[in-house]
Amino acid sequence: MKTPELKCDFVGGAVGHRRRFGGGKQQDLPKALGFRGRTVPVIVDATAGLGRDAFLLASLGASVTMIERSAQVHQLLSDGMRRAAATNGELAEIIGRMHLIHGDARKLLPDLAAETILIDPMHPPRSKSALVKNEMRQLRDLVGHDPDCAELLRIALDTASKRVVLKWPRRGEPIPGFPAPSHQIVGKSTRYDVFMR
Ligand SMILES: C[S@@+](CC[C@H](N)C(=O)[O-])C[C@H]1O[C@@H](n2cnc3c(N)ncnc32)[C@H](O)[C@@H]1O
Repeated sequence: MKTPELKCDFVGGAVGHRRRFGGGKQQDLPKALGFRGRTVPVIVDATAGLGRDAFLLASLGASVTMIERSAQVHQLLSDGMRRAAATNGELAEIIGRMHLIHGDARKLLPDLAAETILIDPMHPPRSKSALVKNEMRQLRDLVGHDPDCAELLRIALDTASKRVVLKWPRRGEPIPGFPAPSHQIVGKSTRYDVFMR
């Protein structure tokens, strides 16, 4: 079977389904980022990728500045945002809360005065690599691994005024050289390490 082309789709598929039926603010990602009652965080997503996390957060009302350094991924994301915004008013409103920047977050974060930063680097290779979802494998083929993620975490911790959230494999070793997170939210395959500032 031919592998489907990598694309960014906020209208149908898993992302659209998650927006409609995913459990809203009770999901691990918004909880980790500090959605509580009527509190809606202002977020910088330092590793935008295909924008799924940012889209979920924006659909819950957050303003999300997204940074992506790969020119190809940035283009896919920008096309996906344009298509979604043209689909209907509801999606246009969500996309209106997403602000995409092309560049390296390590360079850009110090000038952004971010409150809350999300970091979701390409995760280290797993032994059970067949389990890695097709889409993630395609993304990894495009951008490789993110061996500089410790430097990104260090800069995020130095610049965020409220919190930094590291999205990491549930059983992944902590990135060496950092203090323990303030708390963790542990899901089926993913955990969120939350560093309060
Ligand atoms: C695992 S993906 C993120 C997936 C994303 N959370 C989503 O929901 O679609 C990691 C992405 O971060 C990007 N990235 C990694 N380090 C970066 C950096 N320092 N600055 C900007 N983008 C970065 C990679 O190019 C890759 O596209």
